[in-house]
Amino acid sequence: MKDRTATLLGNFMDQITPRHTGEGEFLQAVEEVARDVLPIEKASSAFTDARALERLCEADRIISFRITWRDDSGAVQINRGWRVQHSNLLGPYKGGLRWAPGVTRSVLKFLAFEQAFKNALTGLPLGAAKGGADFDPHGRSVPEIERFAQAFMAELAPHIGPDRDVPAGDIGVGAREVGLLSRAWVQHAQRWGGALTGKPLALGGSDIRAEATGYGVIFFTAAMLAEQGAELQDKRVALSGRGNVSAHAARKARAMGARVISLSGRAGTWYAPDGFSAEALDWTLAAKGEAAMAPPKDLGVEFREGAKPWGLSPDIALPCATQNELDLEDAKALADSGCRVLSEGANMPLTSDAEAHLTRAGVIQAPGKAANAGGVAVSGLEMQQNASFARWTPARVETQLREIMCAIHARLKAERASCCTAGGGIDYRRAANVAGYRKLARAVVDGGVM
Ligand SMILES: NC(=O)C1=CN([C@@H]2O[C@H](COP(=O)(O)OP(=O)(O)OC[C@H]3O[C@@H](n4cnc5c(N)ncnc54)[C@H](OP(=O)(O)O)[C@@H]3O)[C@@H](O)[C@H]2O)C=CC1
Ligand SMILES: O=C(O)CCC(=O)C(=O)O
Repeated sequence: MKDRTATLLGNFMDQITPRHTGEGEFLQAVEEVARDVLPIEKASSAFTDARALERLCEADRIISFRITWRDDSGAVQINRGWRVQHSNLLGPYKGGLRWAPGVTRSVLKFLAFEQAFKNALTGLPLGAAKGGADFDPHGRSVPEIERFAQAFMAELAPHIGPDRDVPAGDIGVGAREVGLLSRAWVQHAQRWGGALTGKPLALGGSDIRAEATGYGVIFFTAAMLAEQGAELQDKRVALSGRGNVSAHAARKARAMGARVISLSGRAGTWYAPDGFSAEALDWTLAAKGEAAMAPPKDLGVEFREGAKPWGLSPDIALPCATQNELDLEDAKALADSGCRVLSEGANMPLTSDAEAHLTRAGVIQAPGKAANAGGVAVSGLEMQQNASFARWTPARVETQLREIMCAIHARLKAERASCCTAGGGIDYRRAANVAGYRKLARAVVDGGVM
């Protein structure tokens, strides 16, 4: 059976790879899904006949554009931007925008592909997209960010809209940037509309959207622990990243009684051996530049330059920074130190060999498709609020977020019969791929050939 799956996968990847030459991140994401879902496709004549997986591997369209703007010195700057409109089978194209120097077509293609499965798992009517630019906002002034946002939206605006394609934020694009982009779209379209989510509250955003991805990661992790008869209380939790997802995951983990022992950034890791206090967390999240590397002694935090957090013997690991941040060496360190639960706040944070090692070592892993779906889920709730000109209370949105994360856990648990680990637990990674695929493939078949 294993040999047959390996042959199916080999043949499938031989067919797919030449169409995406040099797009390593995209092929990595496709291979991880294909490995789990090809046997399901082959067992269904409807899915096989429709060539469902192959169709799900090809974006509906990719829009690419040049962004030209002036920096504060008056010099002309040129960047490249993209919007990968992956699939609108389940609803309008939906997914974030990333501004970072490493953004390429391949990165955005992998993120849009993952988004299709994630959005399917939320149970909301959301299609999938991702976009961004190779623009580094670090060190840029507010007027520069504003000019860049307006130039970016001048190109993107004709392709988006509330029932067409609804972008949001991602790395380098927070509520402030979404606010600028949103106003630029309104000016272009000459109507209000809610064409982006993650907006500042004053511009029609939803309460709890900023917190949603991080909170959702913790709600999902708590559901995984409950499945094992355990809870978050007193667990040592290592997080990577120091941005939106990490900040709110750290705060919610603390509120639920866990000890958060690390945050990180490109410069290194902030380690709190006894757990961050509320004050230490606020300081670490707010500190900037050189000052951030020298925490005040009484905070109980040390800064480790150039280090990653995975060797700190956590009970639970939450990679919340970026793709492929956790490699084989990190995986060995985590497994050897006794960590048995990992939940992905970032999209595809594990290299393929790190994932294989952790699976062999019996570490239960929640993939980003499931664990970090809280952000896009609350974006879906923001779309509902905008469409009905309503504003829901924070308590209502948080309750719905919690229910959606528990429903995703239940959907994966329902796949347990065919998606279980060597130890008999739920194989969350496989279950997310299989459950997402079933929903998308059904839609491919029902929509006919077009
Ligand atoms: N925002 C959202 O709603 C959602 C985000 N995600 C995913 O979560 C992850 C984090 O996003 P978000 O918190 O919004 O982004 P932010 O820009 O707010 O924060 C990103 C964090 O990751 C770190 N980071 C970025 N690139 C690298 C790198 N190459 N190596 C090491 N660290 C890096 C940054 O370090 P530094 O502090 O040094 O800049 C920063 O701390 C991404 O994978 C994103 O796709 C998933 C679902 C929804
Ligand atoms: O809220 C959204 O639309 C997108 C969130 C996102 O980019 C993600 O889930 O990776």
